[in-house]
Amino acid sequence: MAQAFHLLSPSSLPTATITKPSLTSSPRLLSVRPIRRRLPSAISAVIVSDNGKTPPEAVATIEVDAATEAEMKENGFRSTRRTKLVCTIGPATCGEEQLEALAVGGMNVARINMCHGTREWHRSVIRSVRRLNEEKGFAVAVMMDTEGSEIHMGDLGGSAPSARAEDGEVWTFSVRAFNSPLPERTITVNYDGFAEDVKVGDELLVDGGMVRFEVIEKIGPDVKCICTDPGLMLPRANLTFWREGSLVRERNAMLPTISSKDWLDIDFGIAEGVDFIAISFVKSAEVINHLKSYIAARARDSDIAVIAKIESIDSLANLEEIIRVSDGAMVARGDLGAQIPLEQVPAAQQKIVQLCRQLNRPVIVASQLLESMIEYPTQPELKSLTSLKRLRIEKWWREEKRHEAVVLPDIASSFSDSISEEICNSAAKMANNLEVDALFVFTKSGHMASLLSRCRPDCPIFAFTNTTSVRRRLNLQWGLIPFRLTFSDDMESNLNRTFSLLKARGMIKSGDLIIAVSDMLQSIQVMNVP
Ligand SMILES: Nc1ncnc2c1ncn2[C@@H]1O[C@H](COP(=O)(O)OP(=O)(O)O)[C@@H](O)[C@H]1O
Ligand SMILES: C=C(OP(=O)(O)O)C(=O)O
Ligand SMILES: [K+]
Ligand SMILES: [Mg+2]
Repeated sequence: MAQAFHLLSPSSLPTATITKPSLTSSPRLLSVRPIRRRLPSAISAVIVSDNGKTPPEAVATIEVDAATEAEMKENGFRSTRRTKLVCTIGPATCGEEQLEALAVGGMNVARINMCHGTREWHRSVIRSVRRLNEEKGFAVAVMMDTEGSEIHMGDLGGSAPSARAEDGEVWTFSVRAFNSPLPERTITVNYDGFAEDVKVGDELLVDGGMVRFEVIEKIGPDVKCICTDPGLMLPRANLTFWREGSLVRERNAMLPTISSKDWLDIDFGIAEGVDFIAISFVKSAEVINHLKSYIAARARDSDIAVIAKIESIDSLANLEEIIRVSDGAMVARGDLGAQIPLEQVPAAQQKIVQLCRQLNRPVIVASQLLESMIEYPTQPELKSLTSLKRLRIEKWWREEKRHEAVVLPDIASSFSDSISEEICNSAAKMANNLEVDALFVFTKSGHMASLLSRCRPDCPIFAFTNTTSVRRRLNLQWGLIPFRLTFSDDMESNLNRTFSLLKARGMIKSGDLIIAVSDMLQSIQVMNVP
């Protein structure tokens, strides 16, 4: 049974997408932004420690993700994918070979979902991804996604990957702890208050309505339900209950966003040096602020980005303030579609994506991307990745010159930030008008790179940064091709060195027209590669 990946896409304009694992043993897909292609012979990467200190031999080199490099050479960089791809790793994709196949196929970020599996299993996935990066020259970032404390089913017992409920069958939803395998037609529920909160007559929705039940009887910790709409139930599927057509929000609405188990997982993520932590069922900006100060106090040397998952009614109510304090957002359509009517999800997605773009935050569209792949017979993950990689919408979007249609508000909070913002807006506009081959940005923090990405220019953005951690974080942003390179404050020499390194790698050629900006000089330069 496949798990999913998650992928993000740029056009109507997420930054990335996620694929989800399917029912067989592979992962799901979420999608993020652009795409990568075939791996050339493995490029020996210079290893830079995570604290950003560069070993002396790295000074003369430039590092770029091996799959991105291959794609640029194959397609030319104008056609390189802009939307990044986030893949959720599961049992079918955690092996070294499968992870490598995903990296070659374009995975920009590997996501682990703490809803499933053990910490040991997740640790081994993180380490395999890091090893792959070091040994094979990829730059795949790692995202840890918390479980959160909403109501969900337990595992299905034994090795059963899924269970099918048929019309008219009676199933027991229980808060008791059973030994595996479970009694027939029994589902465990993670939230102790469940049996007290539901009422006879309530409608119980699995995974936002993939399967529906009606509550017919309560016997202590057991809730008997009759199936009214048959379908497949996945382990740990989300459960909501509805009364007279409205979502019931009982005491479960008071559960903390970050549970005590989530805090342990967060400690684990910090210790393993993940690049992103995605927080499930965010309700307010406060919880994001709290987590960010927690991370700052415990992970001084690293800079873990916090992604707010928008998947509840509360998060929609506080959307703008949540996005303002987060480093990015995810439209988690699986759970969101269980909390608001399905037909409202596209409009919510559009609003979240636009707000993120305006506020300059990367945004991921997750779940229900290629749902049929869940039951696809062989290698659903790679087939999903291949389909998502094509992202025809990007080509259409460029042909239609959609980039010209969007008005971006000023977001800078200081005069110096305003200068950076104006430079990036102008450089992106010039790049479109002059039809340049690429934008170059030299950026230590990644901020100028993100401001260019926000403009969604017509050409790719080569983002040069001097630390591996910033480079990995830029992986989530639309249109950015992150390079790690040691550079100085002298733009003239940075450019000359970059040109010769990229020419030697066959990634640019004499005569290519580029626009370069940097946060050191606050200038815009237009030039042909010598
Ligand atoms: N670490 C894991 N171990 C086992 N199964 C997993 C794991 N991660 C994901 N899966 C499987 O992939 C499916 C999709 O993953 P995901 O979209 O992240 O989660 P969910 O369906 O819980 O929202 C899950 O329902 C589960 O069956
Ligand atoms: C991405 C989602 O979250 P999770 O997979 O953790 O349920 C979702 O609900 O769509
Ligand atoms: K999760
Ligand atoms: Mg969810």
